[in-house]
Amino acid sequence: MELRGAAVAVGGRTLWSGVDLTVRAGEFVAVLGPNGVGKSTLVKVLLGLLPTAAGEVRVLGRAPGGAGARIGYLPQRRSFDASLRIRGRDVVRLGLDGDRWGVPLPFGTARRRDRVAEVVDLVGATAYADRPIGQCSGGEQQRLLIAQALVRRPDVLLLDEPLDSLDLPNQSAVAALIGRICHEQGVAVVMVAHDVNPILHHLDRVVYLAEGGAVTGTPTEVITSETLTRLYRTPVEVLRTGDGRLVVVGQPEAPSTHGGHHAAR
Ligand SMILES: Nc1ncnc2c1ncn2[C@@H]1O[C@H](COP(=O)(O)OP(=O)(O)OP(=O)(O)O)[C@@H](O)[C@H]1O
Repeated sequence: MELRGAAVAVGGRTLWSGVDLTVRAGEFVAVLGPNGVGKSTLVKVLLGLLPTAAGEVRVLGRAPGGAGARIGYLPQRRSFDASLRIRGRDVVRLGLDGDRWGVPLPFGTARRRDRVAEVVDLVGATAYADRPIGQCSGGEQQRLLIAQALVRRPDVLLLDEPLDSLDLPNQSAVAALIGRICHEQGVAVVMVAHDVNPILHHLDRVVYLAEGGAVTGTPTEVITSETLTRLYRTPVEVLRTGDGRLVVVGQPEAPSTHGGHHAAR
């Protein structure tokens, strides 16, 4: 994926501009920034769902939207009703059936079943994949949804806050899973996150978005008091706790949003 001088506007308002970012095969990049700054919007641009207002964007060598099944996408948290009877395994199979992207793969029934079993195993969900998804825990549901996004062996994986609403052990387990898929299988991963800590040790680079600007680099280059103060034009302090977690203090909220997160906890 490649963005060069990219800018995006929604409802006549420029959310961010001047974004330069390259994500190669096997690289894991996080999109960070305050609520409402346009992190999900960046994923929508990569999917080809929103046009850029300036600059150039290429995904797998084409204009966004042209790469179909080679892109796996996990939208922002969906929850399943506890009474939903569809099995986890069938939710994964939906990723093969062409309801999401492009046309169905010419897979026979046995090959489809094998591929679903393989990817369910990859995410460690075999033990509960035959349970109704509504009866799976949040972490189990999230693993099954990641399996759904992976079932067509995508080259690019776009994940919108996949750790949201998971408890801490599940956050680190799912983060490690995504890191492994990225680095071992050579998938290019872009993940929107409002907390960098669970993924910090798996990341190659981060892009920090701000109103009108962005900074890209390794976490140690970007998540510093100096860089974030310059980006947000207001004093921002980055503290490192004894166990290596980063706390960002003073990061402003994006305009037109209220409440939410002041810190990358
Ligand atoms: N189609 C649209 N028309 C007008 N405004 C929009 C549209 N889509 C998104 N926005 C606005 O653009 C801003 C960025 O939205 P986006 O969802 O990308 O933010 P985000 O950084 O992912 O936020 P969060 O961390 O809260 O998920 C928000 O203020 C949102 O209300």
